[in-house]
Amino acid sequence: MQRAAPNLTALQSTSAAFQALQKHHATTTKHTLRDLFATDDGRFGEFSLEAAGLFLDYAKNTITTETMALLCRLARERNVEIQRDAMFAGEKINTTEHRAVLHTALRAPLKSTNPLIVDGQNVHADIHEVLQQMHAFTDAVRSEKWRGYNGKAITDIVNIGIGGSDLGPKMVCQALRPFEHARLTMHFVSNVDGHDLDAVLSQTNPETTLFVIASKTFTTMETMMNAQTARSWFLQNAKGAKESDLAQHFVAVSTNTQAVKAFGIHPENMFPFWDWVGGRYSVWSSIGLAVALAVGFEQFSEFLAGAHAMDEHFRQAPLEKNMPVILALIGIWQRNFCGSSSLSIAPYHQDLLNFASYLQQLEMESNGKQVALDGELLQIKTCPVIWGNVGTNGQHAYFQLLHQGTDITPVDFIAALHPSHTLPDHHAALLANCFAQSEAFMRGKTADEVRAEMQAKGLAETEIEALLPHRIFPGNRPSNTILMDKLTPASLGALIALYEHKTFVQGVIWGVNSFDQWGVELGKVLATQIRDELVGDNTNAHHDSSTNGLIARARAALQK
Ligand SMILES: O=P(O)(O)OC[C@H]1O[C@](O)(CO)[C@@H](O)[C@@H]1O
Repeated sequence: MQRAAPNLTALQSTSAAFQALQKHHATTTKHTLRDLFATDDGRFGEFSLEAAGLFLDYAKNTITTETMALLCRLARERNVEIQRDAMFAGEKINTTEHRAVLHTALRAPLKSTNPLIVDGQNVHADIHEVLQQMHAFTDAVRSEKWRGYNGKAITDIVNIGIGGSDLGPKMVCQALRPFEHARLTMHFVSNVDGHDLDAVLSQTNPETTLFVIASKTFTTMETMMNAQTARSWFLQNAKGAKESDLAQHFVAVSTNTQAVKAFGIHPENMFPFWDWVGGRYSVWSSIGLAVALAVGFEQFSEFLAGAHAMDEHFRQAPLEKNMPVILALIGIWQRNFCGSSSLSIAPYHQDLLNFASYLQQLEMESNGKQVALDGELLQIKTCPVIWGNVGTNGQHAYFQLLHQGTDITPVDFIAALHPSHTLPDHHAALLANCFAQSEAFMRGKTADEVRAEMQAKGLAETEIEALLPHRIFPGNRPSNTILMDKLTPASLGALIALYEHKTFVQGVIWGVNSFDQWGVELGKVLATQIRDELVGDNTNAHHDSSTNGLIARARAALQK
């Protein structure tokens, strides 16, 4: 029988596993990464693994066999396996919102699924029904069976959504650009800043544009405002269009049927999903409609299958050989024992341009928490700041700080062994840079090496001594490298699922609820109030003097 997951408690620095790791950390600082590589030829073999088409090299971290054993002990002490099984089984592990967490069910294969019952509903049956609806619709749009109100084929798809209803589909469409339908141009509008929508509307023809209004709640202020503006734009600019023509140009993706109806979208044109899909975990649901439109349903299914392969690995592999668990534990080591406060994501693949932004929401909205699920204030650090950009661009911007700055920032390098283009020479140059950076972070360059180099160039001794401190690289800077054969729907699915499960494992270890986001509420409430003060009659603002002053200036400007 399934064991119920225990409620998560705060990770205590007094726990036996935590203390053992702290003690161990004090001994590891004696050895640099350079020493560890110099004294052990088998390091790469020991600290690397393959799963679901991905390869992870984590040898360039300040870890030893003992470190990994102690980290796995911590994971067991924190019940990672029990919590994982509870998530897959549909237990309501999101206890602050009383919800199951079942994004993994969205990518389970069609044939092999047994019923999975949540609140009396077989979620597998629901999922498959919506997948069929998505299949039929995306085929129709791509094959020109679905056309605009005056018979023209759709040429532009505009996804209007924000957060998880934008970052996932946008990142995936960009990453799978080579698979995109030639006729369809994808656009993503998220910001309430009218410049965002304006930039898209000014390039599109209302007669051939399809809007996908994507919002789990269908109440998010930004999305609702953009959707209303797009609706008015359509009615004003599509020649001879009537209200009833909106049906050919507006579809919705949401859990909120009532609000979708109230907006004027026909229920047949609504693609539902469910409260057990968190926004930042929703690209596998109908929120992925833009992806399926862009790359076709077959490729979308491949994307789901790639994620499912990682799910199976996560469910079955022992902790010691479990890629998401290892990635999570390395992160815990860096954050809680080595003291790093951020993690830089460096995809050496231009098509993963939006991957760091996607991970920002995934990890920071999930684990940017200060209390454990039982309400206790955490005494240890949780999620680091996630940031980054594609290589090689980052090298010419912020890598200086990563090499010689005063903070040690771990880096996740991500690369594909084969490119999706056919241009000669570029790919070897790209991979060379990727591997060179992780080697440079690890090795650094000592004073003796710098001196010898400058002497060989014939520099005067005085100049050598003056330049020496500036040209030393401390090294001993950690990184992971994740390789895939090629960026495909399946490898991308596996990559995203890897980070989802990494995030989950870290949340369990810290003891936080990775599936709520109460921290975004306060600003939303204040914004609604301030908007009334900016454009309405309510001038009786009771804010601090700074906020009052800013409101007064903006109100005056808006009224001119
Ligand atoms: O899909 P919705 O309901 O519009 O929400 C968008 C985003 O807003 C958030 O709730 C945060 O404000 C995210 O978690 C979510 O992805």
